[in-house]
Amino acid sequence: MLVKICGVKDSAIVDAAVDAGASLLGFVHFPRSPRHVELEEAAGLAAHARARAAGRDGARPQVVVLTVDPDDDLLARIMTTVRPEWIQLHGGETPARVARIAENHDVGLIKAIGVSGPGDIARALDYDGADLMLLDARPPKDATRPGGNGLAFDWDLARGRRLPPFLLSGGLTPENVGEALARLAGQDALAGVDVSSGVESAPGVKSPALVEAFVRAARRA
Ligand SMILES: O=C(O)c1ccccc1NCC(=O)[C@H](O)[C@H](O)COP(=O)(O)O
Repeated sequence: MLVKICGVKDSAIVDAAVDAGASLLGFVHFPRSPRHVELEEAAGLAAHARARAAGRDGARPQVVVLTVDPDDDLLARIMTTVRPEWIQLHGGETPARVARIAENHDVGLIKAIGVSGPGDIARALDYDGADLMLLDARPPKDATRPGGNGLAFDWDLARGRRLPPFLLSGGLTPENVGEALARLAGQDALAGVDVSSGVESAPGVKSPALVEAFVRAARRA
């Protein structure tokens, strides 16, 4: 079970996530987000995470850079500056665009799609180039960002469906992640969970205690 903490902005939260046993740390590179970090900051936080994990037993968390409809130049800069294990594509990237990115870069690709009905779930099967899909709630029409809105979708939409490996995301919290995972029991494609707002005290302000509680609750479930 992968546990991804998304929107990490400072070393205290890196420490909390690493110490709690998170599998993936997400750095959001999207200037309109309250979680935005410059690539140089993300590189520093990634180095900090690797050093913190090296001093501990167990697997080290992998680094994810989240970007929205990146052009080729931005992708190249992400790869050379941060050197992440994963890039998360959280915009309107088409299956062809994702496949092209996969051909050009030696990195795992997470493709996010917004879900509000059964048809959205079916789109997950179109993305052959992605290593992991991320099923998130479709953002409201007036949203200022395509993710990180603290909204859940109907988890039952993913029950019993043929799906590629995916992370469940959108509106998860330490309190509801157990129920979400219970509802999707038997869904073999479920690879893990992802959270951002649910471990924050205010938009963009993560709480070490909530990060720890989320990882614990997800692992217990
Ligand atoms: O978090 C953001 O601010 C963000 C901005 C632009 C694109 C994507 C963004 N977040 C994507 C994530 O992976 C979030 O973890 C995911 O949407 C779940 O968010 P939440 O519902 O707040 O837990």
